[in-house]
Amino acid sequence: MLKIKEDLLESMLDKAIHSIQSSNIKLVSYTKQLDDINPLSFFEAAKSIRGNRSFWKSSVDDFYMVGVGAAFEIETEQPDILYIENKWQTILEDAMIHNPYQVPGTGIVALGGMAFDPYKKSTDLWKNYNASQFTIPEFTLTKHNGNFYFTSIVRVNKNDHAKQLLHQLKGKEKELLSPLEDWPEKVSVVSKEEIKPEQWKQTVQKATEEIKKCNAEKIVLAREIRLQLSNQAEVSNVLEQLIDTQPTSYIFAFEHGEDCFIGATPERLVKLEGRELLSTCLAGTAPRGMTEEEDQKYKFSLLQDQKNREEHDFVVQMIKHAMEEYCENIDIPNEPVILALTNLQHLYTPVRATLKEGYSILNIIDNLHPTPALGGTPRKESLEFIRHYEQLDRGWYGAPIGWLDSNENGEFAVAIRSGLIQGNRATLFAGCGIVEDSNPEAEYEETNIKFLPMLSVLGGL
Ligand SMILES: C=C(O[C@@H]1C=C(C(=O)O)C=C[C@H]1O)C(=O)O
Ligand SMILES: [Mg+2]
Repeated sequence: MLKIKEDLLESMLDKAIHSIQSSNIKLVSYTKQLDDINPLSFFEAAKSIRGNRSFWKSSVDDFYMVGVGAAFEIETEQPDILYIENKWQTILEDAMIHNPYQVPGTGIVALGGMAFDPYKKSTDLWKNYNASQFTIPEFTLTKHNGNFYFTSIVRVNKNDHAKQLLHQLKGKEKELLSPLEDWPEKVSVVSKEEIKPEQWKQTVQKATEEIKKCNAEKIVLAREIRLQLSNQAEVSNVLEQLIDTQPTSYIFAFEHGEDCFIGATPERLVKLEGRELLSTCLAGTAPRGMTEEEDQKYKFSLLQDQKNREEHDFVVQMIKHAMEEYCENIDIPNEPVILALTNLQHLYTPVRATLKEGYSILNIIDNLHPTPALGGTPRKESLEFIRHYEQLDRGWYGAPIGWLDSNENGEFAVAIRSGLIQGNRATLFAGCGIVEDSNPEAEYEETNIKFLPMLSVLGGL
């Protein structure tokens, strides 16, 4: 059976090499089913192809994707998600795809993200992350409903030889699927530096004053802490702990060069399977209680709290309005419920809709981002305030991250509860929605509980 598959792949490669035009990008994609394999082991085995690994675990489904290497990078310094869309469609038009399974996350896939605000001058911190950057991996492992799929993607060139390409693919596949000899150690935090916390609180106060003057309704303000670690953080180990400690969040990692943007976010932006679309309104926060009684007290207080309900409702109204342009059959409950996470709990309103024909998941992202959960409202005024007063290079923090595939499936989340790991250093990010009644000290405490998911897995508690 294996020989037949190799012959098919070799003939696809040969046909692609002989049909390639001078300028176009010719990808050949071949998906096959595998026996059970731990996605983290696959990710760790790919360490030798360091600098281009992506990891994605769904928040609710038993769904994983691991991308290794880069058959092609779609990237732009321009704040233009639709550039990505056009490039993606062009690549798919010329691609040769063998994928008898048609399972989400198989065939040709792209994983990546974008800057929260490409109009804000970026610093050296995010030098390895472009305004928009999506990687089409050389190899993808996909776990979906208990089944495992392995996809090889090759960008062929005119002077390639099919037999040689096949030999190289088989060698890398063998390396990726080989059992691991050891597992990386955990790190610990040697020092923790909060960046200008008092200035952040003053900015919160200024935002409430702007809101009271009706210059905005909500402004999300974020801040950072910088960690010195005991040694170089091993991404596989951090991911393993995030999966263990944040079971109801998306777990993600995007390596670029020596840096890795990693996190555990509860905030779905959009999931598309066929034309069925899910989104999430998430805003309004309370701690978890130390006892069941205290937890229930926090929960009911959050559901009744006017400030948090206002913070949440700005998100619901904006997403509802955004959906009306691109979707039909829109279903959004009138009241939020509680989404309980490991370290905190949120007000949560799910969104269901059907995406109208002619629109893609990137069209939705272009329309939704930034939602008032990460920017504020009105969008223009809140972004201008953030641009001017927030002392932070958000980079990819707070922006859409995720994946899309050649069958119009895809899923994106908002990259919060996250950090940028750079060797033995890490920068963590946390923010919160500022509304008229916000209290700087209370919002500061709210950001402290949002740092916990990443702090705990880096040995900082
Ligand atoms: C901005 C963040 O979280 C966002 C802000 C929230 C709030 O202020 O209540 C809640 C969830 C998120 O939409 C963050 O975690 O960094
Ligand atoms: Mg809040």
